[in-house]
Amino acid sequence: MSEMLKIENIRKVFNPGTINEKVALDGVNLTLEEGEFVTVIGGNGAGKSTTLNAVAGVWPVDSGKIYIGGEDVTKLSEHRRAQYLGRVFQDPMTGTATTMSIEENMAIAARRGKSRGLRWGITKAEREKYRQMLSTLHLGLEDRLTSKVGLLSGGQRQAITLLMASIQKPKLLLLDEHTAALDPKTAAKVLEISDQIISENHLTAMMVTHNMKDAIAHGNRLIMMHEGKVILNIAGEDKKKLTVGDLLHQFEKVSGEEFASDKALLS
Ligand SMILES: Nc1ncnc2c1ncn2[C@@H]1O[C@H](COP(=O)(O)OP(=O)(O)OP(=O)(O)O)[C@@H](O)[C@H]1O
Repeated sequence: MSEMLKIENIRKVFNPGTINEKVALDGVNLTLEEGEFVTVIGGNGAGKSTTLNAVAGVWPVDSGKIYIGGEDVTKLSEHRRAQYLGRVFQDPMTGTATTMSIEENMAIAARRGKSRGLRWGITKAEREKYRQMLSTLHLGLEDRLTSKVGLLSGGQRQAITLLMASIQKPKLLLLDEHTAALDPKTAAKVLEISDQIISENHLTAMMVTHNMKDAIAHGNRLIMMHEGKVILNIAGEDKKKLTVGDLLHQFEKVSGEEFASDKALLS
């Protein structure tokens, strides 16, 4: 096994020196071996999305280092890092091009960063590949290759976005509350699809969620963040034994507060 992601003591302060100064990341450390899947939980403003943004290179960190697949990417632009990453966001509208068909969306993802653009058209072999990939979702989308993505439901769009994000086998898949906007049944289905895509492609993945049950049920590692720090990092057998009660207890112990998100408790 080799290290696929190493986050070394990163710090990020927003609006430094102003009244709005915010220490968003206060020395975050995390190492993921190839094939690991970490779920990331924590209260509002804990630094979860900021950690994912730091890895994706949305802006430079103030200090610390980030390695992807052993390469120091700390100074690489977001654009350069994109070749290593797949990302799925909360809003089903962001991941796909609404006015294009399912197969066109998939072709764009498959050709990202390559010289062969869409103007070449989609070959029969490619169409068959997409059909096969879509059939593994069990959503009936394999028969709707030429349907416009804008006609699909949020869950269907997130499922397609997941396929698109993983089609080039990224070194790292970043999921930022990608099921939070879906109804519970659809969210569960999209999570199941996420598990399937991650394990079939042996991807290394990070998933931010507000749902403690989901954080426990998915992945092999779990971290809890609080005030810009990783305050809990649990893997393997220890993670399997975790309960929501344990997590609430841990959170209250380190923070001296009650866990702020009702969603985590109610869902
Ligand atoms: N671009 C930005 N400019 C200024 N402040 C920011 C920016 N991005 C994040 N922050 C602040 O950094 C802190 C951490 O935010 P972050 O989005 O990482 O929290 P989170 O753990 O994902 O929380 P939530 O569960 O509420 O999404 C928050 O106080 C947030 O307001």
